[in-house]
Parts: sequence; structure tokens; C-alpha cells
Amino acid sequence: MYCRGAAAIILTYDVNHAQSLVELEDRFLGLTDTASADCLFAVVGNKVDLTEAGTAKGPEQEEGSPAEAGSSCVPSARVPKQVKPEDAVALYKKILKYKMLDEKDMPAAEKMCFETSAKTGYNVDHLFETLFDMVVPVIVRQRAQGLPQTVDIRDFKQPKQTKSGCCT
Ligand SMILES: Nc1nc2c(ncn2[C@@H]2O[C@H](COP(=O)(O)OP(=O)(O)OP(=O)(O)O)[C@@H](O)[C@H]2O)c(=O)[nH]1
Repeated sequence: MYCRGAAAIILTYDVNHAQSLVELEDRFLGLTDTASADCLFAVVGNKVDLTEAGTAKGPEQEEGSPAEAGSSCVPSARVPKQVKPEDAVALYKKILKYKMLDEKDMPAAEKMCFETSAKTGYNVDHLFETLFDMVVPVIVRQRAQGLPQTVDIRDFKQPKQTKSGCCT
């Protein structure tokens, strides 16, 4: 996971495995520490095509929010969805707290939580178009302010060696 200077991070879980949402918080959230201070977060529940209440809509029909995805049943239903959109919204709010970001300064949770199917393409364009529309103005502003777009690795400082370290 490479996050340094990222303007947006897409945290993806599997709507059929509750543990995958838990792991986003437990294992991956800390890895986003090197992202930009004004980084946007999207929480994306993928594999919605496999769920009972999911959608098998093709890319030509794709649109809508998690609520819409949940309401469009298809006959090829399989398993009950394990992670509800509300769970993703709760995680999004936790992320903002972890980042010490004020909810009112950030896009609404409902706007930043998506359900997708990489297999059918459902909601994938909607996800990327939404992020793109939000991120481009931020990048343009950063460039106008002359903020560096690269990292100078020569700035790297060796961590201090301690005599008491067991491996030194
Ligand atoms: N049905 C379905 N399968 C998917 C979808 N996205 C990915 N897959 C399948 O899930 C498997 C794992 O996909 P990867 O892209 O390797 O994802 P991963 O996060 O590394 O692995 P997992 O944690 O197992 O999902 C592959 O067989 C993909 O084809 C989806 O939206 N629907």
C-alpha cells in the first residue's frame, strides 16, 4: 500500500466477509498516515454481484448509491450480504476521527461509501468519477501553491542507534 502524498485512498472490503471490513480498520488504516493532510477517503464494498440483495447490473446500467444497489434485486441471488452500507458509513466516520478531521469539513459519509462489483462493473465508473471530481481541484490547488509533487529521498534520516538495542 503506497500512500505518501495521496490525494485519495480507496479502502476496499468484501461485502460478503465482515472480517474484511474489520481488517480495513485494524490493519490498513494506520498505513494511510503518510497520505496528504487533506486526503479523501472512500470506503468501497466490492463483490456485490455475489449477494442476494446485490446487483448484477452491467456497466451500461451502473449508477447510484449503496442504498440503490441494495434495492435492486436480481433473480441470480446467492448469499445474504454480510456487511451493510451502514457498517461502511460507521467505518468512514471512524476514519475521520482517527485522522482528526471534522465531519463537517469533509464529504458526507453517504457520498464516500460505495458498493461495487469489479466483475460486472457495477458502480465502478461512479466511484472513480466521484473521486476524480473531488481530487482534481485539490491537485490543481496544490500545484498552484507550488507544493512538491515528489519526495527527495536524500532527506531520509537514519534512525538513532541506541547502545542498549539488542541487535546493535
Ligand atoms: N464475483 C466477484 N469476484 C471478484 C470481484 N472482484 C474480484 N473478484 C475475484 O476475487 C478474487 C480475488 O481478487 P483480487 O483482486 O486478488 O483481490 P484480493 O483483495 O487480493 O483478494 P480477496 O481478499 O480474496 O478478495 C479473484 O478471483 C477475483 O476475480 C467482484 O466484484 N465480484
